[in-house]
Amino acid sequence: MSSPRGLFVGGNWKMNGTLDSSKKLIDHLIASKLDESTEIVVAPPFIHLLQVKDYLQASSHPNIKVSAQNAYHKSSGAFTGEVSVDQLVDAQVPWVIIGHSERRTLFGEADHNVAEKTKAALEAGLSVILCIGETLEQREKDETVSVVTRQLNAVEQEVKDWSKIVVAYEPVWAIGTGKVATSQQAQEVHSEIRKWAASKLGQSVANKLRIIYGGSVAAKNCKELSTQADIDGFLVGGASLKPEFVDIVNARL
Ligand SMILES: O=C(CO)COP(=O)(O)O
Repeated sequence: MSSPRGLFVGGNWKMNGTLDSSKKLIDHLIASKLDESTEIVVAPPFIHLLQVKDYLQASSHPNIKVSAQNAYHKSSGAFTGEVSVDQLVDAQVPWVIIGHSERRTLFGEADHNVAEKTKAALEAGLSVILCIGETLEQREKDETVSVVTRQLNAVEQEVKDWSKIVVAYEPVWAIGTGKVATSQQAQEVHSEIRKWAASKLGQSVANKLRIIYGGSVAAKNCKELSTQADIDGFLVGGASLKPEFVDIVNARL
């Protein structure tokens, strides 16, 4: 039984591409037949974000929105190299990814940073793709549920309204490794996340909360993952840079 919520598919382009290749990716996407019930969000690097947004707007493709891959929680000031949540709103970028494991591991973002960024993004009016997930070591020590619960609790302390949050469960060991979680492994954790949401935020919020999976999602594994009751879509890295992204958008067709 697949999830009753509509499919949400995000493409996290990470630090890849050129102005030209970004345009080509969008060209391919808008020329393809896409499941109209899938909500699609693409997250180009900051340097390409506005070009991609303008290009999508010119194509008047209503189902594809843009996202930033990160943002800073202060509105303005002496924060060299950062882009604020308010600047994203000003530039009409509707989504932001927060707490990606690469930000957590490579750039030292702790749970409290992720929480304050999520709070600021929502207060500014953005929608948030909130990333959580355990490392291989944590999974082997059977700590998966306690790690994701800790990550969610940190945000819940700051944020009470979760209606504009999509939770992306991305096990770190599955990111960029080709080692996808089995649909059963992913479903187990997604179901725990929904139980967490029911207990902290209430059953009706939990029923509506979109919980998407990320980590080596590809055309060949997305269909089975998308049949699971608590998997509402995907956050795609590598495959979002390839034509197969279209197959992932169409996973439920
Ligand atoms: O990190 C990811 C998406 O945010 C997943 O990356 P891959 O799909 O390349 O494993």
